[in-house]
Amino acid sequence: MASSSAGAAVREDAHIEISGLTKRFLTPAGEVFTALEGVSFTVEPGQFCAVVGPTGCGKSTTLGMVSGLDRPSEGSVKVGGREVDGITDGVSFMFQADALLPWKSVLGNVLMGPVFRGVPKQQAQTAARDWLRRVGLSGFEDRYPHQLSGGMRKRVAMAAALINEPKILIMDEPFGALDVQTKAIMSTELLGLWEQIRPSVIFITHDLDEAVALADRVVVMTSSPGSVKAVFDIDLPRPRGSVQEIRFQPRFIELQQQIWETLREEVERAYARTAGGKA
Ligand SMILES: Nc1ncnc2c1ncn2[C@@H]1O[C@H](COP(=O)(O)OP(=O)(O)OP(=O)(O)O)[C@@H](O)[C@H]1O
Repeated sequence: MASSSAGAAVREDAHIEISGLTKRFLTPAGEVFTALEGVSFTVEPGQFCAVVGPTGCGKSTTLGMVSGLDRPSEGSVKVGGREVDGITDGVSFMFQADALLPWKSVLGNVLMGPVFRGVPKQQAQTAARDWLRRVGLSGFEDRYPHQLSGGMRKRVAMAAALINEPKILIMDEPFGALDVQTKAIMSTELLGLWEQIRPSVIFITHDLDEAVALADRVVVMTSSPGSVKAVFDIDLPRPRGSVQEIRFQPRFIELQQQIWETLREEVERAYARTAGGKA
């Protein structure tokens, strides 16, 4: 363990090293399609890393290999210095679609993780109630997912992910389906909770403002086949406070513009390709 500048201690085994990651798929027509080509970047223990890039550049494919759900064609992912060759231990996920079980109550959804890990039911229930309190959902324990708003469902998903105290948190556009205000509120809440647990985070988003506001490091990917175009360290101080307000800081605007200059070309190239123009 090492102490961090903001909140909880970070775990050295949460270091993520992605080197020369290449992924090829076989298309239905039997052709080889290269989705990723030599992707390399690192996420330091307890660091919040955002990945941005045009649609189809291989962001989700990269996450699949960090989690161990998929295998690289070439290259490697190492977590805590060990090569990932199965499902990575200590990883929690949040996706754009709610991964909540509709037939389980809010409490039931949140305590599932600890119960699967063998935590006695009583203890798991206490922890789940505590996490629901932390995400502002005390009093909603007996509701079912369909009885909640989109923002409330995200809070449940966040409690369900963080109750496991993961060393790595993988987030694939977790707030992509929310309205702008709810998204800003959820992002601020996520930062507060992340500071309490300090997992290493890989956060995929199409929203560059969101990436800069949340992250310590922003990785910009090229259009397909995806590779790393540039890596930006975000030197905005922590704790960041309100995600909505940070957007008015001169340094935020400067970083946002700098990264957009790099990203724009790739977005335009990907658009030209899908629109049938020349890349
Ligand atoms: N199992 C698969 N078989 C064939 N091609 C695949 C497979 N999975 C992904 N791809 C292709 O790999 C490319 C990268 O997909 P991926 O979903 O990783 O992109 P992305 O950057 O996450 O996209 P988006 O931003 O639109 O979510 C796409 O062209 C996709 O069609």
